[in-house]
Amino acid sequence: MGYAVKEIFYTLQGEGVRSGRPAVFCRFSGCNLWSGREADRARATCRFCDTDFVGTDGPGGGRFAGAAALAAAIAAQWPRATHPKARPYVVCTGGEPLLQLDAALIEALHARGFEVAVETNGTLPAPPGLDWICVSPKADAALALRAGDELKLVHPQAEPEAQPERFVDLDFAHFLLQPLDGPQRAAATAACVAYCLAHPPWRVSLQTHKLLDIP
Ligand SMILES: C[S@@+](CC[C@H](N)C(=O)[O-])C[C@H]1O[C@@H](n2cnc3c(N)ncnc32)[C@H](O)[C@@H]1O
Ligand SMILES: Nc1nc2[nH]cc(C(=O)O)c2c(=O)[nH]1
Ligand code: SF4
Ligand SMILES: [Mg+2]
Repeated sequence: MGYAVKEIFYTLQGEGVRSGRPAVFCRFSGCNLWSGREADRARATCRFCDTDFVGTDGPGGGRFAGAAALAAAIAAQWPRATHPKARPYVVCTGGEPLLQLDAALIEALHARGFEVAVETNGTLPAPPGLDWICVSPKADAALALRAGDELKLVHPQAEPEAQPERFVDLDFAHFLLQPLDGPQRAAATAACVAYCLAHPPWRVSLQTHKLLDIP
């Protein structure tokens, strides 16, 4: 099957418990919770997205005919000479990566030595073989993925279905609140700090790539 990819870039994971780790990011085109057009934002399920995932015109983006071709493009971004302790790492994101990411691509990436992570809104089932699953629930969207490695909730969200209490009993190893970026970011950050201090399974996830001014 083919893949539509907005961009592929090498940077540091900015978010979550693995923040700071070098990773190739593969940003798939398209999302099931927003069209990506500003005109549709106000009536989308997910209305605060900070990302352009429309089309295939970003750096390293394009249409890839199959898993081998996309895995080769991802591997080409990993630095050549690294230490054996530095396992190649790819973060599949989007848009919503689980609209496209499949077992064939995960196998092709594993064959090239990659550890494979996903950043997903959790509304779609995941293919087998993923090494790290980060679920970031949105508004009242129903969750298909109720287990994984980290649950990273953008906070605060207006909907009662998107409060931290709804998720803390799910089967994740880590629970994080990430301040909602936008005009109210300072207030959102204060709300995340206060909530985590009062509810210790939760910890704060900052979008450190924005602080570092890297992609
Ligand atoms: C652009 S999304 C792509 C992956 C997937 N569709 C998802 O929502 O998890 C990547 C990450 O950015 C987070 N995010 C998006 N917009 C944000 C914002 N305005 N403030 C903070 N985090 C945001 C998402 O919650 C998600 O964890
Ligand atoms: N550096 C960096 N880290 C990230 N972690 C999750 C991201 C995403 O957009 O999925 C992201 C991103 O866009 N950049
Ligand atoms: S689900 Fe993810 S990619 Fe889709 S609009 Fe929301 S934050 Fe953006
Ligand atoms: Mg991002």
